[in-house]
Amino acid sequence: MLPFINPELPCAEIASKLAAQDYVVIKDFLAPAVASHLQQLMLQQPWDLAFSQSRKGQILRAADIAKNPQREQQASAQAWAEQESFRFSYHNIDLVKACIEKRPVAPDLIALLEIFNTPAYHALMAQLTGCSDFTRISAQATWYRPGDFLTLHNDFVHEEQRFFAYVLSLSDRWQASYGGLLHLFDEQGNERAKVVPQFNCLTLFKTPQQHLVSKVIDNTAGARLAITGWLSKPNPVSNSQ
Ligand SMILES: O=C(O)CCC(=O)C(=O)O
Ligand SMILES: [Fe+2]
Repeated sequence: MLPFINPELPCAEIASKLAAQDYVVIKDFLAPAVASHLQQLMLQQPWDLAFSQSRKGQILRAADIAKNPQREQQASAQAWAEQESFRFSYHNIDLVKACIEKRPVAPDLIALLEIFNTPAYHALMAQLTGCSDFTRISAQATWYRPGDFLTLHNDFVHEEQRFFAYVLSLSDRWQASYGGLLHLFDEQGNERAKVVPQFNCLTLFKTPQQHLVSKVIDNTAGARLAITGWLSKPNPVSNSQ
């Protein structure tokens, strides 16, 4: 049915863990060959830099980074140095935009977005989350390189209702001391989990929920790669002025 997914996922156990703790970490999510293939593709793509400036999201496109590599370092360092509480800097490929705008991204990465939006994959996610209210699953590829980070936020946006977030890690040989950990917090602000990136692990968590990605240190062996997105439903456009 879904040949790219590990056929032996303990779905009932995953669903009950997620219901009980609002997050779950699923090991060996994809068929191993698929995970390795995606990782290799990701390592070969040109990457944009997504960063914040006065709370606003900005994108430095890969082509502009190639022309002026210093700008990348500057943008990332400035985002970190700002006074704002919500700040971020990470490398990404927005697969939704890449698909709509026909950007030259590896076709198998775009195919992933399509696969995530098949009825069979939606049914698997509904089984794991106990939620069938979502109508689409978004996807972006991310690479947190040295200096990259994402401060505390809860994934709430006005445009859509996000029921669950997912992070499919494709990081190899990652160690906790490198940073790049996903920290999840409960309603009282207590840390409920610290997820160390692990190859082919899918973290699913309920949203809104406070979380952050700690800053990646300078010398890492391996790349903090992931495919991330949300199980969501667009909100009706408001007509109010
Ligand atoms: O990559 C992660 O671990 C989480 C990313 C995240 O929270 C986000 O993109 O909103
Ligand atoms: Fe998030």
